[in-house]
Amino acid sequence: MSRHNQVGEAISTEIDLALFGALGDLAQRKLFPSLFHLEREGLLDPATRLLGLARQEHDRDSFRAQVQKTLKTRVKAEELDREALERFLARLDFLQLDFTHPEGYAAIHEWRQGAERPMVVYLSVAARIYGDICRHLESTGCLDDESRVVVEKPIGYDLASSAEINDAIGAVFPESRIYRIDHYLGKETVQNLIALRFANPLFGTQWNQNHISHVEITVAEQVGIEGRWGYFDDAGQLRDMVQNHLLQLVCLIAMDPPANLDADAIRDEKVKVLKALKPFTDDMLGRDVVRGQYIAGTIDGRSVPGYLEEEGANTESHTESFVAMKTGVANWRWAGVPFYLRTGKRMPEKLSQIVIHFRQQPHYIFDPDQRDLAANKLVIRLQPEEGIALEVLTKDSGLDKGMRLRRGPLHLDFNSAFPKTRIPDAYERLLLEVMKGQQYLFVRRDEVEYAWRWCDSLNAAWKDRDEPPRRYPAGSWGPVASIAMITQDGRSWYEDY
Ligand SMILES: NC(=O)C1=CN([C@@H]2O[C@H](COP(=O)(O)OP(=O)(O)OC[C@H]3O[C@@H](n4cnc5c(N)ncnc54)[C@H](OP(=O)(O)O)[C@@H]3O)[C@@H](O)[C@H]2O)C=CC1
Ligand SMILES: O=C1O[C@H](COP(=O)(O)O)[C@@H](O)[C@H](O)[C@H]1O
Repeated sequence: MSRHNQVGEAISTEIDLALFGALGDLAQRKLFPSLFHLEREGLLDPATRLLGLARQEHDRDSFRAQVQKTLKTRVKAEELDREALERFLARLDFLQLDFTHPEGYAAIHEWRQGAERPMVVYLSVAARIYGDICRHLESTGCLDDESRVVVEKPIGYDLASSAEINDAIGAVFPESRIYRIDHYLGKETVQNLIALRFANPLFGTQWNQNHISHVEITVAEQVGIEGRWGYFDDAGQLRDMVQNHLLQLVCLIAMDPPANLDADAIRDEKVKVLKALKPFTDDMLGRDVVRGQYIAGTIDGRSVPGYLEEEGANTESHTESFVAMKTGVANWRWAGVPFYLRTGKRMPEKLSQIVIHFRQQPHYIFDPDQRDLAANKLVIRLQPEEGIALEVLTKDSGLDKGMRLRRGPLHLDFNSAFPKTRIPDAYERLLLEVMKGQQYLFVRRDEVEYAWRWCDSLNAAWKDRDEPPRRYPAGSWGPVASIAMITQDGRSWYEDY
């Protein structure tokens, strides 16, 4: 079966998918439901096969039963189409394996016997064992010149550890067959950033420091640690969210137009942004960066524990669950334009949005009291309700209003504008792109490494200071210092939509 690439050319999607970590959290919560949706939408090639690998004991039937159970809880009942489910389960096979030992990999080789389609190896396991798995696959002859590997974030803990992991993967797979996931790149509205910026001349001409005063990115999560204390407490919100998702958003906002939609054309431009990010120094800490950790509070009327009371918690931990910062991209396009970023767990709502604040008119002729109102804002809502709103100023209606201004949105709500289209989960799109062998939504090694270099500068400055994070109650928008950080510049976090 063939599909199309991003410029409409036909492309085959027939693969064998070997999913390492098939019984883990990500595989069960995201990957199998996404693969099922691809099945339901007729996007899985009829010949494609799926092999689950895990160390728990299962045979093919009990694994299929486990996946069916997962789908029942993760897919809406009306979408769990019976025929699609049967087709999907029939594709599944299972192998019990300890990934870190080469014994047992011969069974993968056997599974592949005679198959002519490419094998895609998805590593849904901790990054520290990526190298072992790649080596064992190679030494047991499971790979060929078409095999691809998909790896999850975070790759490493800092630049040095990420280089080690990337070296280990790169010793087996060439960069052109490594697919590094950042699931934000698969989100519909994140993709729309590329369309919005590069298909609309209106924005193309305004997208620089002459017309934009500042940029705001908020990625607020309502969830806490969700049983992932062991992982999260080593990482913290900077490594978990900023190093990857928020920096990818910064790249898509700040990059220059790529020459075309090829993976490397896009990634070359993103790397230029990452290289131009202002590094952090000690004197910026108190002023431009705020770290926070949640204490017990209330979300949607429900009491929730503090970070240090979560399951498995270490009561001494100074790990941040919130971070806000002011940074910038030091180049001609963005000179003098602050980028304010904030992200945290246990905030009042799940909300990811980018706000582009345009500059005011050079000469203002309306009511002096309304001067602060008089600037356009472009609000790009990534989740939960995907949409784009452009705030414009019009005359307030009524005979007695004179030339008073009124602010209102030109609003594109994706769900109501395109009501018949289901907005797919990010993983559906990313899995489909891997099947097609298209890399433009995946992160190249140098992107990961420049992002780490920048985060490492901040972590080093934090380490020197050795200050505990500021507390914020669960259900609030973070420490008050994060509000002060932006108000000291005469601005505020955007709240309307
Ligand atoms: N979960 C999430 O929401 C997200 C996860 N990620 C990334 O995805 C990857 C997977 O994460 P997640 O699913 O949460 O992790 P889990 O620990 O839930 O899943 C990993 C699975 O791999 C198995 N495994 C680990 N080591 C071995 C081994 N030596 N041999 C055989 N099986 C092994 C584990 O088995 P066992 O249970 O027996 O230990 C487990 O089932 C990680 O890289 C993570 O950083 C990225 C973004 C979000
Ligand atoms: O990668 C991760 O992302 C999730 C947030 O993803 P979203 O799609 O729900 O916005 C985050 O909760 C998790 O800690 C992190 O590892």
